[in-house]
Amino acid sequence: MARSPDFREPSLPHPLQRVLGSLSAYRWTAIGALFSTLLLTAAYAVTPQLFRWGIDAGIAQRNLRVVLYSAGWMVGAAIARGLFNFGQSFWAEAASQGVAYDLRNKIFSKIQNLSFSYHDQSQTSQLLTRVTSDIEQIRTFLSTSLMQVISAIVTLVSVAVILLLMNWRLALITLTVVPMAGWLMAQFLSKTSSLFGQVQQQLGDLNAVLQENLFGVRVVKAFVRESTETARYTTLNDALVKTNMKTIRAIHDTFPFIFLLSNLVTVVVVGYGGAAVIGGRFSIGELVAFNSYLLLILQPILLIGFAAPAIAQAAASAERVYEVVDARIEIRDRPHASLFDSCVGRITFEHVFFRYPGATTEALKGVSFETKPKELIAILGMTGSGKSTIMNLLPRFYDVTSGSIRIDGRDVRDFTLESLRSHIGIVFQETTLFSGTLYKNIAYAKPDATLEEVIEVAKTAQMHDFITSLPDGYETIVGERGVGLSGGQKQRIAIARTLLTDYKILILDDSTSAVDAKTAAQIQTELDNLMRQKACTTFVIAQRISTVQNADRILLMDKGRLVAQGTHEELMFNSPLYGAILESQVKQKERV
Ligand SMILES: Nc1ncnc2c1ncn2[C@@H]1O[C@H](COP(=O)(O)OP(=O)(O)OP(=O)(O)O)[C@@H](O)[C@H]1O
Repeated sequence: MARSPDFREPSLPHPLQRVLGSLSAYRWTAIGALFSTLLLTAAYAVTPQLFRWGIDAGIAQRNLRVVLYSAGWMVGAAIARGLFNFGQSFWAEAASQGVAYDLRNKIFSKIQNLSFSYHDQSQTSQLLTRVTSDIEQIRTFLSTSLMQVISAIVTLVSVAVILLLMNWRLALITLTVVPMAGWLMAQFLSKTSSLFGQVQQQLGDLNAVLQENLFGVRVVKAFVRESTETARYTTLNDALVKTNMKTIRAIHDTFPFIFLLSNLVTVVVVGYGGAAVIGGRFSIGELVAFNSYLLLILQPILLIGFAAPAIAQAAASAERVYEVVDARIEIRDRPHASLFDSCVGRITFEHVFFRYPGATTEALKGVSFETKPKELIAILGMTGSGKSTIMNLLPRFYDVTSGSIRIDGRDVRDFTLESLRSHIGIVFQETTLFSGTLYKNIAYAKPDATLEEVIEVAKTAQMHDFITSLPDGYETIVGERGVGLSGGQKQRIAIARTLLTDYKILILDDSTSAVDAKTAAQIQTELDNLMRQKACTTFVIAQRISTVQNADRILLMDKGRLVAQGTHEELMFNSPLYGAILESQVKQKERV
């Protein structure tokens, strides 16, 4: 994912620290989990002492009562362990689910608010991986690894103290295993930590190919590229498995040594401790308890070992999640921004220059024009000449690089984004529909619209007859991205959707390009009246001469510059480029 539009304040704490901080919203649940962990550790630590008591004061003294008591207490300790184990995992899971829920919402609303420039430079699949897999890694860290580490540290410290109190010499020998195992773990982590970030990145890349193929399945089949695409996916899948195998290899390079250490220490305890028992300096019960503690002390080291990769993975994931959460929203309300609630129709572009983020050349070069109230402006030009770019700047999808855009004398950057965008009705060049009914798709920006209102705009968009011919009418479900509708039908739904909004300025970006000429002309006639009544200014980016001829004024774009403007007749007379474009279209029409 490109990183240029986003940045993280250097003063921000480490991402994992921030994840821990977000637990504060679930502090009582987290405290419940912590408390259960401490009690669980205590229940584990007390068991060897019960053994010692049962052997020394019970078996060795042939006192059956003590043996039975110690056995009874051991059962009690086992039940307590079960209960505290349940409490620990239940509460830890609940807190982690809460944090994941908050993070998912946070990242989703951030994605909604990020500027177009961020989305231009980021890969959708990487964003998807961050919202799903990365947040899941963080959740697993909180519910499992964090608890493992806390319980391991508490166990390690408490058992070390108990061992030192029982027999400090033997304890010191036993505890040498801790720094040695710790060193092995540190080696393991330094080898693998970068691999975990790599795994998540590769997962994102793999998702990218999957997503492209799902979206472009028709293109893939039409060009018979199935095997190439499969090979592309397999190559990335291989790379992911290779990186995963590297981490697994590192685990196998480390853990056998830790087990070897533990076995060596057991030998020492049995040898040295056995001699101490024979010498009368140590009881058998103490030796058995000591050996049990030895297992208890190795367990936390292994737990930390198992948790460490997950923690490294969660740290990498947290970094990736907070990268999006902290990404700068480039286009936002200025302080004291005012509401855009009325429009006379004087839109001014003054010496506007614009360069897309990351682009090497300017898409607009010193564009200046001013509209009059109620004007219908057509924007014409060769492909890539900057027509859509002009219209991207008015609702502030991007801000001008220099120059200014004003509506009735006020800079668009002085309006709140919400009021500005909700009063600019746009029909985009590419139509996006959502899975759901046709009614819901048309009423997307006005969910409380009545059926009559929806029907009215559908009629204007020449879609009503088609919709009523369907068995379920307006309740017909359209598939993902409008599957089941033709390109022209989708465009007409998009027009209807925009007409239902509370627009004051209307922008139609090549919005009837996929509609047949006859229907487009019908839409045009319907729209003409509407545009002049309801909108204070209308912009139509169009290729068809009919649309251009209807316009009050035509802006002619060429390579980012506004090269001519005027009515159809004026431009025919004045502009060789306009003449050339018209001529090519007439020829094209004749050929058709
Ligand atoms: N998101 C973007 N990032 C970088 N460059 C872009 C981006 N969008 C457009 N451009 C570039 O800006 C220039 C103007 O593009 P624009 O989409 O405004 O052209 P257009 O006149 O609307 O073209 P068309 O008729 O093909 O839709 C083109 O050179 C294009 O490559």
